[in-house]
Amino acid sequence: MDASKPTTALFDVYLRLRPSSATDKERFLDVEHSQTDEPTHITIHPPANDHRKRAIERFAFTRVYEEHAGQREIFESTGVLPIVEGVLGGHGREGRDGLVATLGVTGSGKSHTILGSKSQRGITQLTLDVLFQHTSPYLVSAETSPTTFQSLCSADVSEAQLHPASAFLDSVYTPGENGGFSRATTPALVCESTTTRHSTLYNSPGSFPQPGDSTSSSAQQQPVFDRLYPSLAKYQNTPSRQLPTPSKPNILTRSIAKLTSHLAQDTSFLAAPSSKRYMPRVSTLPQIPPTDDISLDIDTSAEYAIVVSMYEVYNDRIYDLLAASSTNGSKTPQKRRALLFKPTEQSPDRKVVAGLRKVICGTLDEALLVLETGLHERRVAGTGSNAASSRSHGFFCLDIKKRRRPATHTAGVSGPWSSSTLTIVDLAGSERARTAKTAGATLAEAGKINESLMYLGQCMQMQSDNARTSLVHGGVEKMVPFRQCKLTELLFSNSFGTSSNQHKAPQKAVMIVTADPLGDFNATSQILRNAAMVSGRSTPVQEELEAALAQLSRVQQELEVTQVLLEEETQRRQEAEASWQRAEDRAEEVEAEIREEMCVEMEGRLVLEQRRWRAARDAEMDAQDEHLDRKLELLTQQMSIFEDETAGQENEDPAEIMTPTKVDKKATAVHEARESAGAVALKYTELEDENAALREKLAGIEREREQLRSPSKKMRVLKPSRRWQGSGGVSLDDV
Ligand SMILES: Nc1ncnc2c1ncn2[C@@H]1O[C@H](COP(=O)(O)OP(=O)(O)OP(=O)(O)O)[C@@H](O)[C@H]1O
Repeated sequence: MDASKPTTALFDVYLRLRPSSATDKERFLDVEHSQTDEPTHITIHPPANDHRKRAIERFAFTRVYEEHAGQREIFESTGVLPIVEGVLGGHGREGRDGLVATLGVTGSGKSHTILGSKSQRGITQLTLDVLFQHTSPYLVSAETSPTTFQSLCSADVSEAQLHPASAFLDSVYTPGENGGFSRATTPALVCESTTTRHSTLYNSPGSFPQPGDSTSSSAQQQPVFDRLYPSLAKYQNTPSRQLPTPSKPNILTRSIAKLTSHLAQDTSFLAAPSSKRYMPRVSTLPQIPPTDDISLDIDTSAEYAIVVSMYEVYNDRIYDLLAASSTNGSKTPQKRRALLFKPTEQSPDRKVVAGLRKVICGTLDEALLVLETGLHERRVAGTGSNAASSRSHGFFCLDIKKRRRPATHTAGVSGPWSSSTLTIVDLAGSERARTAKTAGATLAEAGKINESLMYLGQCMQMQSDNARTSLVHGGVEKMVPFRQCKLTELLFSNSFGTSSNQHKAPQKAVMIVTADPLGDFNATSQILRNAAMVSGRSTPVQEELEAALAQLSRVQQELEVTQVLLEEETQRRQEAEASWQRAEDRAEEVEAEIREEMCVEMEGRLVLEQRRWRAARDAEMDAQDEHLDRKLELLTQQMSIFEDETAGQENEDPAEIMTPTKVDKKATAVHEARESAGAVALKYTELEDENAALREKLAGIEREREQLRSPSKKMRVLKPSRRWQGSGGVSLDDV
């Protein structure tokens, strides 16, 4: 298999159902239970009054957690721990990037899962706890070792500004005359600078104020962090070291704010941070569930540094949540500077959020304080769906820097730093304006949130399709359109291994989809549809769908073949029609030629017949004439004989002459001659009449022939001629 191509889904997708507060609504989601295994399938039923008549849908997930599932169960069994181990890297191996994210409709429990609540820790805090528990013996100290700090700075490829946690917290919470980088004053604090030992660290542009600056140089002041937490080991959970209770309710964190019901409706202070900032007390942060019994496999031959950074994607722009620029001492909040997600000089084949402020944390408490500080900056607002709804996609990043430890503390050289990042993402929830009852800027934010989640859904679908295509058919993968918005760019840009960064290909990510089974059916079903597909798991419904799709594709192929055959047939038919047309034309031509030839032949025969007829007529007339001539000659001879005899008698004996026998004979001969001459004359007259009739007929035939001169006319005339023949006229044959 080609390693440069992802062949399976990028995510393992888990579904977590939240206990619903709504009692008046109908439950639309059912979990399918199995006797042996954990539940993995759910079905959703459209509401009874669904006018769209949608079908019941069935979805599969890596695992489904029902309402009673606790934070620890989610943390332990969703695959977060293997991801953390992967980020740390095994013995002698570099770590690989990991991603844990939540996805769901607004108010479905994403932030609860990732960031916890007032009483319970979320995945982020639990991860930090486990991480520090296991790595603390192997952590380097950036506080005490400028060389280590410098090496960490130069190993970072993201053009980031690195700061030790104490310096960062001091700068954020130490009161400043003109504000500087301090966003809030911490009451009654006296400090002495301990940061002088890192003076060189503060000279870089955009770095925190140097000790001695007006913001932190008061002789009466002690850095807040040092005052509150005199030693890293002691500042944790010391009730006697609690800060004075601030005049405002201590609602400094977003997660705490969300569970503070009496302030739930008034969340405006979260969106526009107050100029006063109080450092949150670690002891007030939730401690449960514990993680002491969780073990992690780590490389004990290495030394580590844990670097925390946080940013949010708000209105499709990236903002640093640890950049202390909200107020800068003035009352009006400063405009925040958006950061770029791009390849850098030191990271040409991999995009990073450039210019982030990163904090090197040596302990869990430092990390928790940094987390709380960042969450304070994150945009939240009260909506109709959630009293403290995230208005941005929050990214909490843990860079695990790792290098080979020197053989002894005193001798040996440390190896170069390698770095891998665990990114924990709390996505903003999709929301419908009608349900969320948002307006103005909050509505516009919702538009951007929904848009980015729509693009995320598209990318997830495409990626899932690709995974299935390459797995099932080995087909060509489609390009996942992850450049459509910042969110998808951040989530997917580095997910696809290239030949140059193959060894650093990210681990399979964990996506926890949260849903309220009594919530908004439309929004939830859409999220489930996107997420279930990305899991790459196949449900029977999906199998049926795939079978149907395969069938469809077969039918389509057959259709294509049929279309090709049809086209060929059509072409053949057209050719045949053209050839038929040509044949018809040719037949017409041949017919015309034959008609012409026939006509010529007919004319010839007609002429011949005419000649024969004339010859016959002439012969008959000659014969008649001859016959008549002979008769006339005979008559003339008889007449002359008669006259000769009469003249002889006049000269002979009258008695002799006047014998009766002789007289009778002569009279009979004369009578016969006269009768014969009358018959010949009658016959002559009849022949004359017949001759005249024949001449008339001949004249008629000649007229007709004249009319038959043109072939086309001839044929038109020929057909009627048959009628003419039938009606008793003269036919050609007659002629
Ligand atoms: N599994 C759960 N158990 C107890 N409470 C929960 C659970 N899930 C959510 N809640 C509560 O429901 C409320 C809303 O949850 P949350 O803020 O986590 O929603 P969300 O999905 O992050 O919403 P948004 O997208 O608007 O930020 C909170 O008060 C939270 O504590």
